[in-house]
This record gives sequence, structure tokens and C-alpha cells, in this order.
Amino acid sequence: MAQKLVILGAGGHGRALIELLRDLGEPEIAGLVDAAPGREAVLGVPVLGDESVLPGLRAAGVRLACIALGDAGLRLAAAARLAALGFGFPALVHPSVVRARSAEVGEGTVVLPRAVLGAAARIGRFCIVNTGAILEHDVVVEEGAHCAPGCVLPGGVRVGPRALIGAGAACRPQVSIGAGAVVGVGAAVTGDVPPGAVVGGVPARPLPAE
Ligand SMILES: CC(=O)SCCNC(=O)CCNC(=O)[C@H](O)C(C)(C)COP(=O)(O)OP(=O)(O)OC[C@H]1O[C@@H](n2cnc3c(N)ncnc32)[C@H](O)[C@@H]1OP(=O)(O)O
Repeated sequence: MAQKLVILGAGGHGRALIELLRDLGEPEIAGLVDAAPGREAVLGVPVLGDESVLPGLRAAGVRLACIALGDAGLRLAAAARLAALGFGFPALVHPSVVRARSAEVGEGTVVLPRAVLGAAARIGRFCIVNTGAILEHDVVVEEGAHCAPGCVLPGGVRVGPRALIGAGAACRPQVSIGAGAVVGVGAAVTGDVPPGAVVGGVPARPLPAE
């Protein structure tokens, strides 16, 4: 019998994951769960309710989940709640991804169309490798981090837990991006970025705080 999977989060990332799962062909999508009221379906997939429906889904034999929340903290917290209910989290890698045989992808991580995972790249749990991102050989991405569309991480770059590499940003080889740091859209990172820092520009510099 086909495995069934529930998607938590009916927003833009949820729509991206519906498309990814349809391209993969499995597991079958049981439905979406979202706290926001008012939607019956997204791209033809039923919105089943908020998280209160999850124990019933689990009892009905839905064993798998993916967390479609862009915010890393919310994504990891939701993963812990669903793990406590007994859900498992497959790694979802789009068929168009160019993945070295030696590249590792952790549970609950999603890799969107046309991304590239180089030799010995290691992507941790509950990460997002977004459309067209290039993660070269020996790149390490830690739990909950997000590599946004079109970013370029050359050999040996390390991305700390929950960090965000913005769309189209690029890094010098071997640099480290600290935990929870944000690299802005289009940045060129030439040196290590401290934990929690927000940087942008070419070359990347700390951005003014709000
Ligand atoms: C499929 C998907 O959609 S995945 C989505 C992935 N998401 C991304 O890639 C978004 C990444 N986020 C960014 O790049 C954001 O601009 C951030 C986080 C760097 C800054 O956002 P905010 O904190 O809201 O900053 P805000 O927009 O108020 O800008 C603050 C200052 O920084 C500047 N700034 C903002 N972003 C950048 C950037 N990427 N590069 C250079 N300067 C920037 C602004 O011009 C502004 O400068 P000013 O004060 O001189 O006018």
C-alpha cells in the first residue's frame, strides 16, 4: 500500500512541496494541515484543519509528514511536535536535482528543482535547499538552515544551524556562516559571518539593524 504523507503549512512553501511530491510520484499526499482558517484546498489538495487533526491522521495510518514552514525556528518546533505524535520525515529530493552519490541529505530536508549537491556535501535535518541552489563539494549545512533559490556555496562552505542564505547570494570557498545568521539577497560573502549576524551587499557587510 502506498505510504501517505501530510504537509504542515499551506503557504508558498507548501505549494512548492505539493509540486515536488507530484513530480516524485510518492508518497501520496493525504492533505495539508494549517492553523489559518478559511481554505478548503490548495492546488487541489484538501486542507484538513489545524494540528488538532494530526492524532486522527496518525491513527488512520498516515505515517509521514513534511514541514512546509519557511521560518527555521517554527519548522524545527513543528518537527518536534509531529515526531512526538509518531510521524516520520522523509528527505524529499526533486528528480531534477543533480546529486553526487556521496552527498548526504538528512531527514525532513527538502531539495527543490535543479539544485546541485556536490561530492561529499552534507545537508542536515529539516533544511531547505531551494530551487537552483548550488552546494558544491564538501559543503556542510546544519539543521534547519535554508539555502534560498540560486545561491552558490563553493567547496567547503559551512552553514550553521537555522541560518538563511538569501536568494542569489554567493560565498567564498571555505567560509563559515554562523548559527541563525542571515545572508541577504545577492550578497557576496568574503569571510566568516558570526552567529546571528545579518549581512548583505558586495562585499557583504553587517546591515543596519531596524
Ligand atoms: C522560494 C522563496 O521565496 S525562498 C525566500 C528566501 N528569502 C530570501 O532570500 C530573503 C533574504 N532576506 C533579505 O535579503 C532581507 O533583505 C534581509 C533579511 C537581509 C534584510 O531584511 P530586513 O531586516 O527587513 O531589512 P530592511 O529591508 O528593513 O533593510 C534594512 C537596510 O538594509 C538594506 N538591505 C536589505 N537587504 C539587503 C541586501 N540583500 N543587500 C544589501 N542591502 C540590503 C536596505 O536597503 C536597508 O538599508 P537602508 O537602511 O540604508 O535603507
